[in-house]
Amino acid sequence: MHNMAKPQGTKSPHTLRLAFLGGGSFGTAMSNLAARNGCDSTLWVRNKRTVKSLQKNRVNKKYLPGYILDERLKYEHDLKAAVQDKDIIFVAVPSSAFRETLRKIRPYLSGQSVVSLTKGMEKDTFSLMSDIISQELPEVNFGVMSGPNLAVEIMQNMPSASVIASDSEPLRHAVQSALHSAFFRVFASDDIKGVELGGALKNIYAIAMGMAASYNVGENTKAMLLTRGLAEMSRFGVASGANPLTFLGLAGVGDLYATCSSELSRNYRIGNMLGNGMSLEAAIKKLGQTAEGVNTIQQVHEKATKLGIYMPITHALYAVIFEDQAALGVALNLMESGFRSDVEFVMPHEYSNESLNAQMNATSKK
Ligand SMILES: NC(=O)C1=CN([C@@H]2O[C@H](COP(=O)(O)OP(=O)(O)OC[C@H]3O[C@@H](n4cnc5c(N)ncnc54)[C@H](OP(=O)(O)O)[C@@H]3O)[C@@H](O)[C@H]2O)C=CC1
Ligand SMILES: O=C(CO)COP(=O)(O)O
Repeated sequence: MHNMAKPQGTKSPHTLRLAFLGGGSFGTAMSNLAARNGCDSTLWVRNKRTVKSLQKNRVNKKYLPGYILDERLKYEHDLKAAVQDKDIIFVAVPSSAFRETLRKIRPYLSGQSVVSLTKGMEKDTFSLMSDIISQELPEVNFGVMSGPNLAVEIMQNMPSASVIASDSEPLRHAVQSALHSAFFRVFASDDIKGVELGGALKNIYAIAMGMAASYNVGENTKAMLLTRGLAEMSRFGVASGANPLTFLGLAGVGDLYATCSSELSRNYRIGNMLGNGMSLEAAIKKLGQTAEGVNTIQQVHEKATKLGIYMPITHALYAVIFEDQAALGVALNLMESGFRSDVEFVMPHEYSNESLNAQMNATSKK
């Protein structure tokens, strides 16, 4: 393995050699985007029969039925063949499979860069995907990509945008060259933690919003949930070393908005099914696809409790989903909780509580 200053080779963007690991909806959509852009794009799928079916039909029948894939996209079942001699390896497997996938590709690395497309946290360790890359592939040049990117809309050529975050300017540029098109803009960032946390944390609030929708809440309530969710995200981000301003970008409020407003989001759908009375097990089974938010709620609830980070919506969701508390009672408690500042980076909430308490005491003494 080499510590690369820039992605392997000095070829023009259109001959970049890319591997996409994970045959779900996102790996498929992104590898298709790259193939359509003229890159040498290979999708690695663990199931041999799926590879045969993709080669024959050019359709991912399980995860993206009805969408014909670009004829230049290649499919591979052999991991070594998929990743060797590539410039960039994009990893789009669920967070639960991320570490094992990196371990499997490690013997075949000889200078490739790695970009995570995964939006989650590892169970029990609270590792983000960038942490796992640093631990498992310490010498590899890496980045993370995240943004409002519902896979189905990308397949439908709906104009979309995303963010590549990396410390390596050449890698950021290579990813922009590979994926940027008239339908898909790729913006750059060097706040890896912020971009990654944006993609992971918004899944919590997508579940909350799906649940709220099952109670037919109004637009005021949705707006409150979304913006107070954003406040939690940036608070947690700052405690984790991210730049809070990143949450104002595509990977923060952008992705939060997309996933909180669309039934295309699997996390939103899980929340909606739970709100309609289905058990968590039944909802996950019915979905049949990845919903990272279920694990993320547990991870963030635990971490925020341990570190004393104020995350009332996350704790409330945890209580409803994992402690069987009644959703309406929990929501009422949330509404009745104490005075807070709106944007605590503008007015720290300790100050707002203090001054409000002083005002109230003064009023009650009159
Ligand atoms: N879909 C979307 O719109 C977006 C998804 N993402 C993120 O991308 C990641 C992947 O999600 P998505 O593609 O949607 O997931 P899907 O549920 O659509 O598919 C999951 C894929 O991962 C494969 N897989 C599961 N476990 C393993 C493993 N141990 N080794 C190898 N492959 C495995 C599955 O294979 P099999 O079918 O054989 O089980 C399947 O191909 C998630 O973190 C998600 O948050 C990010 C942006 C958008
Ligand atoms: O991250 C996504 C869109 O940006 C996809 O969200 P879901 O995983 O909830 O489908």
